[in-house]
Amino acid sequence: MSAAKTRAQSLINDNAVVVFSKSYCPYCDSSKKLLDGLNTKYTALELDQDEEGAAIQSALAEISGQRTVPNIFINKKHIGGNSDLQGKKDLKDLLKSAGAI
Ligand SMILES: N[C@@H](CCC(=O)N[C@@H](CS)C(=O)NCC(=O)O)C(=O)O
Repeated sequence: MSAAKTRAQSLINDNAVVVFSKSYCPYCDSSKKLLDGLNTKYTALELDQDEEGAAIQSALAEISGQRTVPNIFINKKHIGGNSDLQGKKDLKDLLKSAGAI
């Protein structure tokens, strides 16, 4: 496994909620706003500000089949992007069972 893939997988495994993000991405802002509004504890990695960001983005495509950001994981499960997060009817329950709220 590449170092970037190991790092991405560790973030997913070790955090209840992970948002792989880019600092200038409006969809990422929307997702983080939604999570902030629910007082969620989450980890965000801004791929455009990380020296391994491009490699991590490629690793995420391998792990999840998704290349775009935000790329969101809750309880190690791939949720998808912003539209998927916004559309989750059971989001609060999911966050509660992950211990993130
Ligand atoms: N439908 C997606 C849209 C996400 C999207 O288009 N993100 C852009 C950044 S704002 C992206 O990933 N572009 C390709 C890239 O940055 O490599 C969602 O809801 O998350």
